[in-house]
Amino acid sequence: MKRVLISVYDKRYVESFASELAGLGYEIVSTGGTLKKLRDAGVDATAAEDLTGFAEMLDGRVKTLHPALHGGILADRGKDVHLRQLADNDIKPVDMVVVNLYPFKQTLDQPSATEETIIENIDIGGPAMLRAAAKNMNDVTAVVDPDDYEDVLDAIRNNALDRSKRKALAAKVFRHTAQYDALIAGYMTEEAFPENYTVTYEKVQSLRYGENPHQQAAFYKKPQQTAMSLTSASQLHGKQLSYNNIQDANAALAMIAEYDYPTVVAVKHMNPSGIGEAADLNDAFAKAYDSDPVSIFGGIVACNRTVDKDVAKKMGEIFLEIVMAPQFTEDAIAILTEKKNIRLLKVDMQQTETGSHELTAVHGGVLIQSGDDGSISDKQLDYPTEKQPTEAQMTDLAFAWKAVKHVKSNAIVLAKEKQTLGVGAGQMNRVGAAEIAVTQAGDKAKGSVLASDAFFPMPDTVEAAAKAGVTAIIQPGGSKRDQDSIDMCNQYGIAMVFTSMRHFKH
Ligand SMILES: NC(=O)c1ncn([C@@H]2O[C@H](COP(=O)(O)O)[C@@H](O)[C@H]2O)c1NC=O
Repeated sequence: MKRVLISVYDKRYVESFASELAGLGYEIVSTGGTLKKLRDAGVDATAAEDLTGFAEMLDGRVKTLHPALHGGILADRGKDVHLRQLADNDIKPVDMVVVNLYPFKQTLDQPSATEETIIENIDIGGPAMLRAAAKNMNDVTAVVDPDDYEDVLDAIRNNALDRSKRKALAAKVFRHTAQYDALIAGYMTEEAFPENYTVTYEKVQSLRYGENPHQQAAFYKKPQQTAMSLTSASQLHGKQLSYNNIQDANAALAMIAEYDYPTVVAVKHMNPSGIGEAADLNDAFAKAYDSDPVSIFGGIVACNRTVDKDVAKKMGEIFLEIVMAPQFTEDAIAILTEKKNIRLLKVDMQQTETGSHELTAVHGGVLIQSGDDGSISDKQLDYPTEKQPTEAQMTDLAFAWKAVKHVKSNAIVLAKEKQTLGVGAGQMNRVGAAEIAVTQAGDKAKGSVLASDAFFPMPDTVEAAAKAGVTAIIQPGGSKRDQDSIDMCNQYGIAMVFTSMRHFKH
């Protein structure tokens, strides 16, 4: 008779699984709570402690850690000496281990959980049994996921519980215990960048392809995610998000998080094509649209207020890939869902993520940095020019500064009255980015302000801006040749503000 050891925290379906196994000729061995559940359901099972000769001790910290069980799991059936040692010690082989673990992650997620409770929810005996069974996958089946019970039963019934099936189940065990340990390590680790950087993600969905159709891709989430994110957004309408959609939508969320007043951000290829802030969302959308009526076509739009009928009507006039908002009114949904190809995402924007790490794959490794959470305070600002910015200019400079932070470097943004007018993104020289922004703004550049993500190595950007009619500039400062730019500002009567903070985004 085969033997299965069942010890589960998540007791979903365990009675029916055990009962089916018993019917298929398995002798069941089980622990405390699991055993009770099985016996209450009328499933015959042997207590693990009857085999070990030890009652559970230390509040359950030790219940299955015993050679009578681990010997049965780990013995290599191909080795006579192992089988002899089992026989000498009156130990019966265990053929299947069904274990799932104390809920460490769920405990961490509880805001009220004490350190003591969290530590008690680190399972020791469970991973030991699972890892033992998975290591011995030549002969032993390891089942960690209740969703696999049916599949395992089918395999037994069809004589298909073979090595490849056991190997797949074993790999699942090691992925599971690795994630379990990664979460524990994350909880205990104080350093930002320890000697081993252990990350773990859970699959949200497979994607049809990556950035290009010949690339494979999938979307994963952090096991613990409470802040604003696409992984917790609800899709109200439209096709599955693509890889590029997710990248762009993620960039749009980062941008919209900068703004407190009603704002609309339109994104193309992870850069803002237009950002508008106004007293209501309707006007904010009009501004974002007018910023660049060409590029918004097929773009991704994020709003930080409820999308109502009026805004939806305007949005419905053009083709948008995605609209994101904290809420949509019923009539807005009715209008927008008339469009088959639009995707509507409801995103909780209450809490934004801080203190996160950004990971960028490089050949043979990964670069890790803290996210660009930096924002400027009035105290760190410096006003080096003869002309000082007016209050209205300061408002627009602050608006443009938030925008330029999210533009690919070298980045220049022109703005006026809380509307971007020109965005120069991803240029290999700064004056080139400025020329693009100025050209895009056209006549509207007159009286606008300019934001630059990094300092001016030369005064040429100031000169280009001045000739276009820019009246105020915000930039980090810190170049050896700052004075040249200051002189150029003074020559044209431009007010310049130094932030002492750079926002490179490569
Ligand atoms: N310490 C041990 O020897 C031990 N053996 C099994 N467990 C865990 O105890 C749980 C099941 O306990 P029960 O059957 O009493 O509800 C499972 O999550 C299992 O992983 C153990 N607990 C924790 O470390």
